[in-house]
Amino acid sequence: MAHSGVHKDRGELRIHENLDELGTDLAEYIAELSEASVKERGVFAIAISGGSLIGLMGKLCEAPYNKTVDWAKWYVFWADERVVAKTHADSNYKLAKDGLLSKVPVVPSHVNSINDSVSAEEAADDYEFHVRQLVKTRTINVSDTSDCPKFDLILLGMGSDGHVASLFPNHPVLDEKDEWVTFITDSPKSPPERITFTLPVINSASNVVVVVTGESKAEAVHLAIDDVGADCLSLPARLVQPTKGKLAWFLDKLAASKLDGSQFSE
Ligand SMILES: O=C1O[C@H](COP(=O)(O)O)[C@@H](O)[C@H](O)[C@H]1O
Repeated sequence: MAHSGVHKDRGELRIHENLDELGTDLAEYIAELSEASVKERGVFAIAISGGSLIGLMGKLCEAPYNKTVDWAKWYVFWADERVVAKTHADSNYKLAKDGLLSKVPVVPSHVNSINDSVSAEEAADDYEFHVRQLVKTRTINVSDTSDCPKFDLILLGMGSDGHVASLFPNHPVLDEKDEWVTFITDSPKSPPERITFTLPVINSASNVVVVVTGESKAEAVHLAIDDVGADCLSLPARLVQPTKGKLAWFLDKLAASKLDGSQFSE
């Protein structure tokens, strides 16, 4: 790893020389969280995103993780989904299935995808209802400070505009406090209709990992992590601030290139 440290209030920073090194570290990190969660709770409730993240998780499909991870204990969810058919190239489910889930022995009934045959509003309601059932049985843990689900791990990517999941800058859903899962029909990034976890759910997780690579995202990484004043306090990635859980940033050198190094300790 090129650099690792803890920012004074933005969590752990893990900066990597290249994508290969990042992928290796990310696979090891997820495998360790899975092992700890299975040991403690008997299951691992993980929510994933779409985009470049899935490719960067690829080493989980290889030795040793394809054999050593207790895949049968994984319950997989989506932090966000696009309202398209599951067979569509834009589907986050399809991306994860093709790139990850079809290559490891996850139990098909533990894959909790979002309904693709109803409206965005209905799909968000359905998904929240489904998550609530799994919180009742404690397949998903519950926060001890709110009634929110406490996922063992939520994995997020970040766009160059600072969006995470389908929470976009200046969008009213950033203020959503009551719903766990909501929908938008006006995404600035195509496709326009999307389902997303809300910030209270993301911030209730035991672990949140944000994975960001590439120079085009360096400015957003700077705004999401460094002390840059009040202007960027509403940047979605900056609003990711787990209440009690752990936040970790997996960056490559290019994405980290505009960070102010003075704010974190080794
Ligand atoms: O639209 C989305 O974008 C973000 C970021 O994607 P990336 O390809 O720039 O890494 C992704 O995390 C989110 O799940 C997806 O719906």
